[in-house]
Amino acid sequence: MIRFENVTKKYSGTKRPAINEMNLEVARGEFVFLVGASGSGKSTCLRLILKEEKPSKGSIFVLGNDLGSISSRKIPYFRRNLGVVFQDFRLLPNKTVFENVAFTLQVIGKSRGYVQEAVPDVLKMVGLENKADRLPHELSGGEQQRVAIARAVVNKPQILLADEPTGNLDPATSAGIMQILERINAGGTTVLMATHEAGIVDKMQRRVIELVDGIIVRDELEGGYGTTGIVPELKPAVAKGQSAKTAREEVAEAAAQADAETQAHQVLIANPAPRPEPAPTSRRTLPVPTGEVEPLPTGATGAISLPSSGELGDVTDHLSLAERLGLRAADDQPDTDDEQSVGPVR
Ligand SMILES: Nc1ncnc2c1ncn2[C@@H]1O[C@H](COP(=O)(O)OP(=O)(O)OP(=O)(O)O)[C@@H](O)[C@H]1O
Repeated sequence: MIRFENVTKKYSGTKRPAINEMNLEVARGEFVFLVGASGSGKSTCLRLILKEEKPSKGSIFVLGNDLGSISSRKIPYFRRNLGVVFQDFRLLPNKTVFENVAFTLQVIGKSRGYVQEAVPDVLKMVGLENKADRLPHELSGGEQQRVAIARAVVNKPQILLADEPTGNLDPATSAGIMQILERINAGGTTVLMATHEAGIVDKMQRRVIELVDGIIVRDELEGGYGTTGIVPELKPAVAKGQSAKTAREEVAEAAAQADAETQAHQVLIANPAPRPEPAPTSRRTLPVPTGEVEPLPTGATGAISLPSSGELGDVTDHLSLAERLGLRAADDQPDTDDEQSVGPVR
């Protein structure tokens, strides 16, 4: 469903790559946490999947499409199969909850009848059926994020990308958001979530991919937040306690060997016995199911896809809102007007 083949991404003007020779495969229906220190490349990874960034080297395949050969005009159609949720919600401030969610469907030309049916359904799924008429500023942070999730999944995307979706929320609210994401995943949507929240990752025990400087240092099918990036394991694929024990034994063995050699040659050793070379940091490549990737259906529709942080109101100022949301190519004819009322029947 998602495949990275030797992908390197180096931003211009930077010394080291943000993503370095990455190989990755995510199968349909997986729930994957991307973890790692700030700057380790998590967001870059998500932006590459969205084709918001191009790799400097290597190939990326998403839903059967080689992203290197998708034309600019097709990108909005490609993105309709991907839902995106961000830490800062990115709701339209002057639109109600209903209208924020309906907007996704509206710009891809869904009928009013479809909108009237689909939006209440998804608002119910995120527990906001009673707040359809509220404006974003009348909601709590957790509620705003639920609207953002509803907007991202209202069109049933095959993949949901979430970039620190609980980063601005308290633990109890975050737990509610995670329940919603789990439910969405249980419905068949593949979820990739970048996060710093150790508690959430530890609790959910899903696949965890840990990045250090753009390199995958750990890929566990049912993992916790972990610390391999901070404290390298001495032996790969060995339990930590066992690694430490093995290392101690190796040190003792090396010391004994050095002593023996010293005695044999009757040479005074000025320095202590050398420590064994530490093994490289654990890196495990998983036998990921090779589920068939499905080509993008013609005229496929899907959830909203927003530009990366800072882009709104920046270089894309000249584009309409729908274009900025990645829902329509710049030269497409509009399906509907941005401001058309799509609110609930009152
Ligand atoms: N647009 C950009 N131009 C130049 N360098 C960038 C750009 N975006 C990211 N980087 C650099 O790429 C590296 C990876 O950044 P990225 O945002 O992917 O990390 P991250 O793991 O998501 O970090 P965080 O947890 O803080 O969000 C960092 O060194 C960052 O400074």
